[in-house]
Amino acid sequence: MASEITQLSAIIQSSVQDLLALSSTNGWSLPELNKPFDPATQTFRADPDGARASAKIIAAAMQLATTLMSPKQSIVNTCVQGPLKGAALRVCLGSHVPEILREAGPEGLHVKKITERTGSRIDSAKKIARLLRFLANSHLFREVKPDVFAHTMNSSVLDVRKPVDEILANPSAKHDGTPGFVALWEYTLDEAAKSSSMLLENMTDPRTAFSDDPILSPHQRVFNHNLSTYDWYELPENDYRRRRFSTGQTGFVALAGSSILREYDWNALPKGSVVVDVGGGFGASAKYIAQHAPHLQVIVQDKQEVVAAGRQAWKERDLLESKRVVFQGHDFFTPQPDNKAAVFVLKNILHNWGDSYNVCLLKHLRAAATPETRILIVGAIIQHVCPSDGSTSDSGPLLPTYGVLSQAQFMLDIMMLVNFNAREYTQSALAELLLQGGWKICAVHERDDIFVETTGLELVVASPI
Ligand SMILES: C[S@@+](CC[C@H](N)C(=O)[O-])C[C@H]1O[C@@H](n2cnc3c(N)ncnc32)[C@H](O)[C@@H]1O
Repeated sequence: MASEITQLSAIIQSSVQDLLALSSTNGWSLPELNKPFDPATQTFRADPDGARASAKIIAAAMQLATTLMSPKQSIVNTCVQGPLKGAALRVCLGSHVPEILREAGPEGLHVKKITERTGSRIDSAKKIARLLRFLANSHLFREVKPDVFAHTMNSSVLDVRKPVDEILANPSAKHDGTPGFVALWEYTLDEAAKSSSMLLENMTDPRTAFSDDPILSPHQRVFNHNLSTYDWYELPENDYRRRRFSTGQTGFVALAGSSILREYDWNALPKGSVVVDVGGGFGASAKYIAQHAPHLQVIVQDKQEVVAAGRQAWKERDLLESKRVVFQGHDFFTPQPDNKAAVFVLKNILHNWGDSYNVCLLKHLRAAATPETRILIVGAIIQHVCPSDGSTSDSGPLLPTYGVLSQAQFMLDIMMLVNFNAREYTQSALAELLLQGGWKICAVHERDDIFVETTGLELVVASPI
């Protein structure tokens, strides 16, 4: 039996050859770390074979490096340095270094000039140099000459792509109208990082340890308030954070997409059947369903203020006029209106609430259901980091989750814990929750390909018990 190091190195070698052969056949150009991000170098990710080969290289190379590092190096690299590195990046984002370096071009900029351009928010070029050097050692920015920094492929993606002067003139609007990824990362480095620093205290204080009350999460402890996180955003002093969170959510919804809804057989529903998108936000799923199944009526339920804004922003006015799409104000912790729903959609809802809240919501849906009603739960399903049936893995020496490739789901789960006292569910935990609410799982549609880079949503269908 070959050693683990030999097996990992064989996976890397054969997958590199596969990737190079595919790129030469298909004419792909591959990424270069020291150049700004170029979407043309990412074509291989959209091809299932290219994505699979690169995923195997990444998982095996990370595992090989982890095997060969000393345990101390590995612990520092994977975890211990995280808060400090996150803090370094947060300063760079908060002082617009990615945008300043884009305007400076490939030659880069001396830290003194970077500091001048930050609008004097950062008082010391020497401090900025130390932060950038820390990040450059992980290929996030590069030091082209002593104290002169430029972008790498990865750091260039941190740029919101607005002129620096525009950002400095109206910093609160920095993320407005952007795709939302930078907003999401900055939110994580700020609110989630600060909240996570108090997780141990929250989990050991008897006042909070056994509660799933959303106003007893680490977020309230750290930011010293007793409001739900959503209500806290409405305070005038949180204007920037509210706008950033809202843009970040748009980015998350775009990343997670509605396409998994195609797995459900909408055409099997009789004409005129009603689909209720519970907590449907601005109607992204409703739009998908209305366009793919014109014989159905879709009701988007959310809080009054959200549906009012969603109705106003909705572009396909004919769908509203014909009532094929209806916005309905409704609090999902109260009894359901009599909509005679054939299907309830719960997309990215259960992960915002603790179990007792979700059971309450599910019971209200159960009370309004007929025996034929189904719930579609769309969200991340957390994998166990071992083969699902407890047998040996068919991924060889690699983790069945492919390690770093599936990291986002675990991060999201802990983010829900620290910010909302909530969770992402494993399939068995979800089955248990549904049972308490009067439902059982009748089908699970996993996302097509774990190698394709998305946050990864699954579709679970539940029927009444
Ligand atoms: C994470 S978003 C998901 C939105 C949408 N389902 C999607 O996937 O794009 C959660 C939604 O739940 C809504 N929400 C929160 N509390 C609610 C309540 N008590 N009743 C109805 N909707 C609520 C929020 O306004 C928000 O639109």
